[in-house]
Amino acid sequence: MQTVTADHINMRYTAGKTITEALKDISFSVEKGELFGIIGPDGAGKTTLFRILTTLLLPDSGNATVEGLDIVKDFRRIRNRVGYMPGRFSLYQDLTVQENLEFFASIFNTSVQDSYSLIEDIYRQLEPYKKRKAGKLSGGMKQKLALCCALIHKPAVLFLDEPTTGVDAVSRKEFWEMLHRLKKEEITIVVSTAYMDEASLCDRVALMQKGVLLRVDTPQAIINSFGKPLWAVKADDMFHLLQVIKADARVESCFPFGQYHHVVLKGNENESMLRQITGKEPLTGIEIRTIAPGIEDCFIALIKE
Ligand SMILES: Nc1ncnc2c1ncn2[C@@H]1O[C@H](COP(=O)(O)OP(=O)(O)OP(=O)(O)O)[C@@H](O)[C@H]1O
Repeated sequence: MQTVTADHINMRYTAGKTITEALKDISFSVEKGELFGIIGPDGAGKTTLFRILTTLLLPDSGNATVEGLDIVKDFRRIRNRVGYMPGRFSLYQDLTVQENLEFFASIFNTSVQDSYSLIEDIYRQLEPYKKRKAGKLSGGMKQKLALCCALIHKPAVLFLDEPTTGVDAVSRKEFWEMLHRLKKEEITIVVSTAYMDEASLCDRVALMQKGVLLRVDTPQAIINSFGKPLWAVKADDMFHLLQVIKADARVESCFPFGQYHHVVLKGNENESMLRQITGKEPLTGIEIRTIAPGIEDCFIALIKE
């Protein structure tokens, strides 16, 4: 069963003479119980899409449904069935952990006790700080509290807009573990992120860039469709290496990735060609090896397409 559907959604913002097409003809669907990732860099349109799906913003054109309900006609019913954790910190900084939870519970005419079984795992980590003001919590703890607040009315669908942005690596890992536990409770989760490495933690992902949906599929299917050899290349002078590779007409793409540059060549060019290209200049410490592509490599390839 499809829990979220977006059908040819368009949205543009006008600010003075500047028009930004935030969403261009976006269509996709999310199955019940799926952990669905919307992956894209800043400005991709993720927040705009979330605001439309949670009925906070009307699209210029197109339709969308959540739990079979129309985002325009049935907006009130949708609001009771979804939990939304916006990108920017949404809690009341001057209220304590406990007060924030009680406040959000009261909005939905429920109580913390009513949803305790759902939030128990997360709440136990927050409990030692329950009298602390939300504004004085660490980034990871703030995210956990915001997640608890978004879950307080036992929503069927959870929309999480960049929940792990700015959160340390350990808290990020813990956050994803929490999402996998919630998935077992049959909550459909739509989560956005700019971290490409988080794609593999989702059942399916939608890759987005500048308002365009590039691809929707499982992370593995996206990786499997890469279809070209990929090389990791290194030299003592990485900036010079980047310039040399990028300047060559036989190179399809080259971008810095950690301690290496990832390189794709045009047509059927092979490694000896890459050695020729990097040997054109007096570069030292050259290392070239074939590697398996990741989601980021696929993302770059899709943008090039
Ligand atoms: N109220 C607004 N007025 C004008 N332009 C806007 C407005 N809100 C968003 N935009 C523009 O629309 C585009 C999509 O923004 P959106 O916030 O949806 O993207 P995002 O993927 O969530 O990125 P970010 O993480 O930077 O918020 C961006 O170019 C942004 O500058």
